[in-house]
Amino acid sequence: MSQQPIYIFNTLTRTKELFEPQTPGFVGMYVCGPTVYGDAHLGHAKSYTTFDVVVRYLRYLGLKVRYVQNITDVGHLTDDADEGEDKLAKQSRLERLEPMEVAEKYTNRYFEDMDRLGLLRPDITPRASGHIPEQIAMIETLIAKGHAYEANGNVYFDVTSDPNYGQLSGRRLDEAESGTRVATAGDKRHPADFALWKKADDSHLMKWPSPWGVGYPGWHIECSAMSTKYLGENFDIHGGGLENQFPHHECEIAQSTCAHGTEHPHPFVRYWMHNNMVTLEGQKMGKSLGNAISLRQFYDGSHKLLSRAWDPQVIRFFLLQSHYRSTTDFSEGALQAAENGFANLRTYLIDLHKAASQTNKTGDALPLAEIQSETEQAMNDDFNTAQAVARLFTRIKAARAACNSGKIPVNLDTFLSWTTRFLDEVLGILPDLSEASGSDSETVDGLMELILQLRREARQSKNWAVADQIRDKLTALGITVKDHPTGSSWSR
Ligand SMILES: Nc1ncnc2c1ncn2[C@@H]1O[C@H](COP(=O)(O)OP(=O)(O)OP(=O)(O)O)[C@@H](O)[C@H]1O
Ligand SMILES: [Zn+2]
Repeated sequence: MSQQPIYIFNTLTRTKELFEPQTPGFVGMYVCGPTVYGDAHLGHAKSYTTFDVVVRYLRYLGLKVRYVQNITDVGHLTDDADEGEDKLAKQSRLERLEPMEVAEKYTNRYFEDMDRLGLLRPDITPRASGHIPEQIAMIETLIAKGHAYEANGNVYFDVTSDPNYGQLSGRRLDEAESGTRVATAGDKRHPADFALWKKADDSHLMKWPSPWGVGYPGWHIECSAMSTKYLGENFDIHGGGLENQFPHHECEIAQSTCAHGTEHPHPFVRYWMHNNMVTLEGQKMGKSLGNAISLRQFYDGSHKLLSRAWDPQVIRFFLLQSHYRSTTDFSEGALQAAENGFANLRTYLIDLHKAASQTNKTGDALPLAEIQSETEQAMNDDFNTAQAVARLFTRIKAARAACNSGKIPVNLDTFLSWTTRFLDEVLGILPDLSEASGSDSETVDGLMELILQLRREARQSKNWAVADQIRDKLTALGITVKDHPTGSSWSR
């Protein structure tokens, strides 16, 4: 286990900073979850795989991590400037479902897709719609402290009341003022003011009573309210995609610091981490941009840009081969290269396992401490998975070359046990090493079908002795045969 310092690139300061958890030994981490109105795509996979590896690595180092990732099921509008329709409401119209049905459907599908990608489930998955009272309470605090105002049933955050507004994105208010993109909409006092609560008209499906009338929360307030509820007013790491830096995270900081006060040593979040984008021909991949390839389409090869299905583990391997702060431009060629690399990794590991079962291990010892340290160093340097994977790969390849030349390292067993643990526990890319397990089980299934068929025929011709003999022999082999009115089944 590494005793070395970890450095995290903090978007807030644009530098790599020494990671010091607020409470030694414990880490609170919040990551913006998906807006559940469609299937997760490769861009989401990059974002959530990035933070999955962060959690896994910190746990590997012995830290206790509480990982909170929300589900946005209300309030995310099709337009960032507080205009447009709610993304979920729009989808519910298209699919003729209740908005909550849409949310449930895509939440379930999201987890299924991420499970296949080997992502650990968050410790808490709060839904925005399940935390309306917390959001209302926070808005009330902001109004009481003079940071928000009500106008015609809407509540807006007053950006001019926060001298630090713009600290994350580097945007200045005078720029927003002169910008033409966001005209001051109706009730807003300043074009950069953003909605905390929106008034709902009669046709609106998701709405709640509030001190300002019936309405629904703005998108940003959910993350401030839910992160505070589960991680406290100050916590260690907040993650999300780069495009969330503005407006979403800028607004989160404004809401949380203004509601809770800025006098804390580390207001709100200590380290802001942002993953870069998955692009397709240089363009951000996005549901709303219409160029998304969903994970499901990768898994079954059904998208027109794909020539075939792709193994989820290969996708994960592909994503981890670039640093999370680099863009990942998707092409099938790049995925093919990752598949080849992953297949090589598997072959090397299978060979190493075979070599490990031999008794004549007389080759030079592998420098395990050095190998561990260089791999951990890569991870300590802002979670550089690309380098960690490359270093491990080189070491595994070299160990295999030593074995092939008849010099099986004396410490091959400990080397294998650590590398497989790291690949599995931290990177989540340990290939399936059961060499012929797939075909073996297919053969057993085929043989059992044949045996049960022969037994059926024996029973049909009332040859009970043979039928019983077959069953008893199978029982002796640990296979139980059960007879039903419609046939027989087996288990072991
Ligand atoms: N192409 C991408 N590459 C990397 N991360 C992405 C990409 N697209 C979205 N993300 C990240 O995934 C997370 C969830 O995104 P969310 O579901 O809110 O996206 P969305 O805006 O609804 O959909 P989209 O961006 O696909 O139109 C966010 O942190 C977001 O930054
Ligand atoms: Zn968020």
